Amino acid sequence: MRRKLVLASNNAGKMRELQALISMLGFEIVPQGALGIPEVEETGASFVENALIKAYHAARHSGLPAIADDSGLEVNALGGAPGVYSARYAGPSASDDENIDKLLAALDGIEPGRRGARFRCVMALVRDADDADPIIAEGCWEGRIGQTRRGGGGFGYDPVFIVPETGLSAAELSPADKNRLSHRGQAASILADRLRDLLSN
Ligand SMILES: O=c1nc[nH]c2c1ncn2[C@H]1C[C@H](O)[C@@H](COP(=O)(O)OP(=O)(O)OP(=O)(O)O)O1
Ligand SMILES: [Mg+2]
Repeated sequence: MRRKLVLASNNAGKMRELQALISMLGFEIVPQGALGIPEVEETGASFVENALIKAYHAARHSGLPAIADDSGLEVNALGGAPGVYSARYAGPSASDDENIDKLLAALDGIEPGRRGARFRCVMALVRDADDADPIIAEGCWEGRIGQTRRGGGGFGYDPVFIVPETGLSAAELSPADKNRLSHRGQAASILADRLRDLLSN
């Protein structure tokens, strides 16, 4: 029987990507919602803090190892906002659409050359609720914010995040291409390497 790993997220788009990315870890992946684990408040001031809060919360409630992802968008012209507040940019229960509307309004009139941005992702894996040595891995994806929405894939800010190498929005990439390039894909591959090292030593 494969060992279980709780996925400490309630974001369906993120979980779809993570399922594909961490399938190679060899765990049976259980979304925290399937165990009735309640959402925790993300009170941290950084991606690392919030990733750890979510992972420890899920491990405490399940008695199983847990993995969490805290991520967000940093926009140069906005001094790095919305950052850790990306999910709540347009309000406490804002939809992706409302967040994008607010972002496009905030950047109204700003020329293409000054619309640089990056997605950041921090993934944390804890073996149990008392794990004093969690595995933490980060990824960063540079791009820029487009003037309008493009594409129907992905989630969150993907329709307005333009990927430099392709000129496409992240929502126009295939799921495999996005995972190959993205902040989340980078973090997952670093985390997988760390885990392999630990298990072989
Ligand atoms: O690849 C991405 N493509 C588009 N948008 C993205 C991406 N990665 C993060 N984002 C945005 C979505 C959300 O506005 C925020 C994450 O917030 P974050 O708290 O980490 O996730 P969440 O609250 O949606 O789900 P949960 O905490 O249950 O995992 O950054
Ligand atoms: Mg969240």
